[in-house]
Amino acid sequence: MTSLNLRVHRKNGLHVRLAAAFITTLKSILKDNEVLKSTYIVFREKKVKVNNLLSLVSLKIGKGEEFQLVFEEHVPSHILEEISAFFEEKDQEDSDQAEVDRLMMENSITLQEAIGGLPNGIIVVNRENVITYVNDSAARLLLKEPQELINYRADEVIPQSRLHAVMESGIVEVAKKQRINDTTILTNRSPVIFDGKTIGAVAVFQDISNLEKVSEELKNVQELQQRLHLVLHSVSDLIGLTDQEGKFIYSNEELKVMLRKRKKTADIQSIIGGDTWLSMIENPSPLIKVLPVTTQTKFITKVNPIIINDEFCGTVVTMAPFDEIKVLLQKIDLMEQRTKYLEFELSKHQTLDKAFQTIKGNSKVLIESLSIANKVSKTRSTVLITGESGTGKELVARAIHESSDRKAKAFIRVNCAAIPPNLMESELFGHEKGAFTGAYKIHRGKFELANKGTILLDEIGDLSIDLQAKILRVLQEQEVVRVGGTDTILLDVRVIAATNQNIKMMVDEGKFREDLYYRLNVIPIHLPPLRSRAEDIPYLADYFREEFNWKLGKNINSYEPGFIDHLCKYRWPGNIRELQNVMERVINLTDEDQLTCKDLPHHILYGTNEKRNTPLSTLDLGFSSEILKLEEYEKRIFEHASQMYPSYNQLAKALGITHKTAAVKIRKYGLEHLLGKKYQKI
Ligand SMILES: Nc1ncnc2c1ncn2[C@@H]1O[C@H](COP(=O)(O)OP(=O)(O)OP(=O)(O)O)[C@@H](O)[C@H]1O
Repeated sequence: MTSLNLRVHRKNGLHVRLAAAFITTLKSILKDNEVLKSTYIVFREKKVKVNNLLSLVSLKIGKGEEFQLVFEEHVPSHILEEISAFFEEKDQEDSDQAEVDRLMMENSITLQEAIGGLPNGIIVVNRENVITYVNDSAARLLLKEPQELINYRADEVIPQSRLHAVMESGIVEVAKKQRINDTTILTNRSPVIFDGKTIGAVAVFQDISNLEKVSEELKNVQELQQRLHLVLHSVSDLIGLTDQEGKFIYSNEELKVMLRKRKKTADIQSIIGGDTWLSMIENPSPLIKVLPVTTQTKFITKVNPIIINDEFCGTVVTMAPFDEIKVLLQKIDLMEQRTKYLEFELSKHQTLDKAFQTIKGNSKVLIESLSIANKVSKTRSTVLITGESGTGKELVARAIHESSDRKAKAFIRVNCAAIPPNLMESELFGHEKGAFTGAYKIHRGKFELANKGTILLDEIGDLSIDLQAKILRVLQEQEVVRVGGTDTILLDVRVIAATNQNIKMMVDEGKFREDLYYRLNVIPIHLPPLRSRAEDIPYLADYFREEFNWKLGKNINSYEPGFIDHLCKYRWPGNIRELQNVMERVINLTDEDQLTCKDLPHHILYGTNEKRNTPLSTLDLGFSSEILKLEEYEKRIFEHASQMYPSYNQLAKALGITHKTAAVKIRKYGLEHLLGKKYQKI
């Protein structure tokens, strides 16, 4: 690198003509164009290439000021001397020449300053497509310093530069849009023609990002307006805007229709009343009122004052038909109730074991019983489950077994009312081969089968006193001897007894052994009748609706208003079993997707009195033909009656016989399968 300190002695400093002469002189002294290209002038920390006339002039080097000429390569001393000599020359111009130079300089500087300060970017290239001039705006847009652009080829430093193409074609390009460094610019390009020849090209560009933003915002506002318009026209609410006098200056279609109906002045005062309007102006605060806006309809009317710069400018009015809101509120109310219910159900399931989730209902009484059952399932204590027929005693017994550590072993249910007394002992305890006539092989009793598991002694109140004593012994000894055998079989059985009878009363009446009662009643669990927990009815109905939808391939998803009310008012003597049967029947009967009241049995629709007065469906005893044996008539009566009642208890009550006799007769005639079959039709 070589450098040379120089000083200008001319009156107008390094003016245009001197700069041009200097470049020409340098070219002839250096002879090598490449050396010229890498030669700079450094003045007041600015560095420009020496072969760019405009750049040199723009340095504004004044008379007597020193600058540095820097060569990137080594330059011999005789050349340096020649260059120094160029500037040694004193001012020999005449005063006219000096004035011309001054004017040229002034002109050139003015032009440069004017172009340099323009907000539009300007780039000039010579015929080699090398940038000879770039103003500050152009450099800013290209995110570069001017010296990073000047003397470089435009197509190398400017993305998408088309100045070379413009020079080639000679065609002016106007308002071409392009994106440079995240700004949108519009560019005009034109060739510079001198003496009929293209000597360069100029590009003028303008940043239109702000303009674009504004037009984008305008578009958004227009879209928003359209959407708002759509919303206001598609809502069923009545929406309007009033001025400060209360006159509607905007109303959506719905409001227009209503205002036409009123046939009064279209202002808000006439709707909310003059006094209310005045007090709103005086003390602007929102107003909500249910108002008889037309003769037929009341509307929930909301009037919100519009305050701009502390000044009351008008109101926003919305109105919604009161009846519709009322229906909605009722629905919300129902939903709230349902949510509460589901929350409760959830909390129940969070506290109860999974096995108890098959037992539906969330009434406090039921949950209390289930909580006891859940706790007791973890022990081996004997449980006595009491409750009317159909309240879920067997279901609970199974849940106790399922949530106990015996769940992998057998759960054996014995219906003490259904097994003939003479077979009961061998059924429970088993028998050895040859123990009695017909005992051809060893038979394992229910206790043995339930070993390590659970035995449910259902309808325990139907056990004979004799068997009660034997069961007591098994419970106490924890062992069993088969009928006709001598060996004792050790047992590990969890005993659950269930009954719909009042065992305590039976004890008092001497029909049930007191010691067995106390042995069984270690943990009593009472299942409340459905009528005492009517809040469970809607949920159980829903549960069975879904169950039978699935089983019967239906898709019933709602109830006619009043349907659930009828269910809730009914007394449900057959409890959940009866509700289950009723739901099965109505789901079977309906072909629609809604359960209707007309499908409900007569006695549920019209109450229990109706039920009593309704004759049982016709019973043909066949008196018109030959007379039959008394037993045949009895069988027909039981055949008929057993279908009408879901439990022995109710059947017995209806026929005026004991529970036991009813059970015996049903067994005798083999009618167990008919029990409660047409129960709903009573
Ligand atoms: N809480 C409940 N949730 C769902 N289903 C239930 C509920 N309670 C009872 N059920 C159903 O009702 C029917 C009768 O129940 P279960 O046999 O357990 O009653 P029970 O009290 O043992 O009757 P019974 O004394 O006549 O033998 C069954 O189909 C059972 O699944």
